[in-house]
Amino acid sequence: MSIKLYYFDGRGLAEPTRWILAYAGVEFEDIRAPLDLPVTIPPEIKAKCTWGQVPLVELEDGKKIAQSLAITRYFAKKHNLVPEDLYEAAVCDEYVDSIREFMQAWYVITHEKDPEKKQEKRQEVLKSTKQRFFDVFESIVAKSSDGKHLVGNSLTWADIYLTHGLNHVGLVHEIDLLNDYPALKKLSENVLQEKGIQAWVQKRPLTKF
Ligand SMILES: N[C@@H](CCC(=O)N[C@@H](CS)C(=O)NCC(=O)O)C(=O)O
Repeated sequence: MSIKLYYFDGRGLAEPTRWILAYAGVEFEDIRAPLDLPVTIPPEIKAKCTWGQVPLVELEDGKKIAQSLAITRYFAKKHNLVPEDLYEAAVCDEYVDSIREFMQAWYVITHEKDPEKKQEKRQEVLKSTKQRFFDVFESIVAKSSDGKHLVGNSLTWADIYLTHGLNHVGLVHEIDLLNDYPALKKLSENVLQEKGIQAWVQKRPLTKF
């Protein structure tokens, strides 16, 4: 049995896992429920979900993992994208948490219907996420030993998560976040040069979220 990844037909909380599996060249079944509003998990998938939500993974031996971070970290460890050094591993976790925070800040404006309010909120979120997150990440990468990784000088899941986060916010909100950030641009280009990730990004279904 191959690995089964259950999620909705979107990038959302499953995409970093898809990138890592693609990076590692692991075949998986990318099982997507329709993303119609209100979002509803089909009963046959819901019945498998330990906590009633997706993403959910079924491994080759039938064992399950739920909770997006647990799933992504499991595959990151399995494919050597988590540093062995405990401190460096914790710093990767810290960065991934921060990436999820900035993604959440952008997600909040997705459902604003009023165009004027949306534009106002967009400017607020842009300003606050630049100050709190992008400026900080830029400085971390710029000061790194090789200028293209967040932690140490080899690829970690934090680099992959950050590239996905910038790419996702850029696509959903039609904004080029990398214009002002040369170090983040270099880091992203480095991640997107990974053969498996490059192939995944080219072949993945085009979805709204
Ligand atoms: N803490 C969970 C949150 C999962 C979550 O919010 N899943 C949403 C989709 S993004 C879901 O399953 N929604 C449908 C439902 O709750 O019935 C994780 O990180 O995996």
